[in-house]
Amino acid sequence: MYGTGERAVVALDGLTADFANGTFTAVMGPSGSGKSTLLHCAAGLERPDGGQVLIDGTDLGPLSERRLTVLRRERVGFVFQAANLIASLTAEQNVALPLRLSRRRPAPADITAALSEVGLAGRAGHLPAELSGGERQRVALARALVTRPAVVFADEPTGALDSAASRQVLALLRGLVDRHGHTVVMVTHDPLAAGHADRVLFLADGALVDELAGPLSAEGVAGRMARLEVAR
Ligand SMILES: Nc1ncnc2c1ncn2[C@@H]1O[C@H](COP(=O)(O)OP(=O)(O)OP(=O)(O)O)[C@@H](O)[C@H]1O
Repeated sequence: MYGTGERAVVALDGLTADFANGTFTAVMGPSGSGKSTLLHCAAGLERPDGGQVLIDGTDLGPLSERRLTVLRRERVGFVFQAANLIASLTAEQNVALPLRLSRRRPAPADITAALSEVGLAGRAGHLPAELSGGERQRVALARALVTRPAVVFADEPTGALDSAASRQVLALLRGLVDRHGHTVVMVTHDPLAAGHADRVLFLADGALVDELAGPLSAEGVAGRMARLEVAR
């Protein structure tokens, strides 16, 4: 619930979802349906005023702010629509940041491994301005992966990319799940993006109203979305 009194908004209502290890889930729904709120609650960025969130078996509810911050830093990866890289740092320095924040000494091999996973080992010394938009988003993904998180949350990760760069990022996310056993939860408006997932959750008015499980296609996702729109 956001706000109080007449301005109170119930952003999520009686929603239960689990995201199994090694799976790729897309979350779709109309604007205002609660997608970002679900992502923020599941990632420990916001505390729901009811219900329970578990990451890797840890209940986030009882954690102090400090312990929640540490868990988020070490067990959760984030990718947003904008890559949000630090302009004065090279790709590898940007990727090393989460480890520095955890006061861990970044091992060069870990940074190289994260950049290799996104196909950018050859761009380690480049500044963000020297990279394409798609490459910058892939550096952001490497930065999300470098701590070996239990789950990566992506909020419209291809929203600012052209179709070729989008396809590359989506293929990469798919590969991370298939080849490296990562767990990905992605909010998207794009049926093409959702078509890369194993499962799509459809939200409306803060509730889970439908679910589609693989094998998925962009057409299948778009068709289900259209039917849900008509049903409303
Ligand atoms: N900080 C906030 N304060 C008050 N209300 C909020 C806040 N954030 C979200 N809401 C409300 O909660 C509901 C769910 O918002 P949310 O951002 O989760 O939706 P969404 O599905 O991600 O939307 P979009 O696709 O437009 O990003 C909306 O009605 C929104 O107006």
